[in-house]
Amino acid sequence: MVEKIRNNTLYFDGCNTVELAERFGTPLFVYSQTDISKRFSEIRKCFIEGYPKNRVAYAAKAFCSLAMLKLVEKEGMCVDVVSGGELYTAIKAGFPAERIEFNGNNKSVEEIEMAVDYEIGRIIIDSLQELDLIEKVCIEKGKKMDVLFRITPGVKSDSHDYIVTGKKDSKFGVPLDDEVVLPYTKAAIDSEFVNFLGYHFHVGSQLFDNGSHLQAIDVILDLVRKVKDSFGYNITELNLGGGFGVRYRDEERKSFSYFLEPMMEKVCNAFKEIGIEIPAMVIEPGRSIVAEAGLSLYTVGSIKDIKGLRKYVSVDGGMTDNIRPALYGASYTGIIANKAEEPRNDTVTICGKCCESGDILLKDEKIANPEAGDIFAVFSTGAYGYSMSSNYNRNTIPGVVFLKDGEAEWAIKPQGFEDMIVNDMIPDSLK
Ligand SMILES: Cc1ncc(COP(=O)(O)O)c(C=O)c1O
Ligand SMILES: N[C@@H](CCCC[NH3+])C(=O)O
Repeated sequence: MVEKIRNNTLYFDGCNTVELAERFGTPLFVYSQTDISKRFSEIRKCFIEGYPKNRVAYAAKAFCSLAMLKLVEKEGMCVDVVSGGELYTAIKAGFPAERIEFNGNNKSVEEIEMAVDYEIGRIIIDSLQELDLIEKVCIEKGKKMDVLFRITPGVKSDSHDYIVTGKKDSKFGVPLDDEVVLPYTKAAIDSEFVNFLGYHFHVGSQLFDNGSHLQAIDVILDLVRKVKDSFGYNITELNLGGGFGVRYRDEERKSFSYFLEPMMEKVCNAFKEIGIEIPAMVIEPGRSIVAEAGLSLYTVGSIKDIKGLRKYVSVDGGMTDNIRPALYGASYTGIIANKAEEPRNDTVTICGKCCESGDILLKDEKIANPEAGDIFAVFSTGAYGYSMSSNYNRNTIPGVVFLKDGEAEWAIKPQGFEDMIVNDMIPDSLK
């Protein structure tokens, strides 16, 4: 645990969070580098040590910035990007291009050109048109690209409907019907312009049961056998996506090994039985790397006690920096950072400052007696918080500070009003 309570104050990665709020301002995201590195070490132990061909491609969508991707790079990991913007950030962070892998269900020609120009490591093809597009770009540029196909394994996962991706009715992946996936695979195997390595799946996010991953492995292994039998072709790489659940409130987080060890065992056994070399295995964890490493700090403002109904405690951020409660009904927990040891006997609803009744961060949370000026900390906001933030109501996007063993430094400066309007134009017709 990187959070500690000392002298009635919340500390995070050795830093006094109340001092952080004073020094850097609120709202503010702070990230523990120690926690992020610890997650990578956990994965390294059960997935890389003993399997030197395996790779971890951090899913940048969970939180993407120069500092974050620099840290991922220094940890020796790969990165999974899903847009030209994430790819650009990775390159600017100094990521070696061969360690960048490109996912996404509707990559534009420009994005594919960018990937080919930079000579990134892999493109994970998501649709039937994409192979043609990549081939065209490779022909034009005289290059060859390593590719995998993302398949839709047709398995159900137990998570919010918006973040389940492996079921057949999904915008992601190539459908598994033999008459679709096999000719498509053959086209890639025969292509002079791509080097077909294997398959990818991603069953969903925030999962606590390894069942859907294991079912998807069975599906993909079936495909590996069919490809061997039909075309005499040996698959050399499988990508198992991400999806490993984290603790927001009181969920019991499962270890990486709970998910990864049985998957490795299944794959190793099957490849031995098929008679081909164990493939390189890749995972794409996002949330499980950064969620618990992130903390949001807010300043308490107006407090409205509606007698017999509810006490609303407003903070200086909200759905613009954390859309997850409004979008998925996601539940978080938090404390008053400057009253960390005081009894939590007030039940309040922490709301944001947007003109939206649904702008609620925490509902009916027990906290210490709140007063204007208190610093409220929300835990586990490191994934899909900053990365999904918006300028709704023209609120500016908060800054991000990286922490390590008591030291704190800017990782992203807060957006200012001028940054926000920098691309606004007044058309001549209005002058
Ligand atoms: C293809 C792919 N890989 C990886 C991830 C990361 O998932 P998570 O953040 O749940 O680990 C996602 C998002 O769900 C995804 O769509
Ligand atoms: N944004 C989602 C996860 C998206 C998963 C991407 N495939 C969340 O906050 O939970």
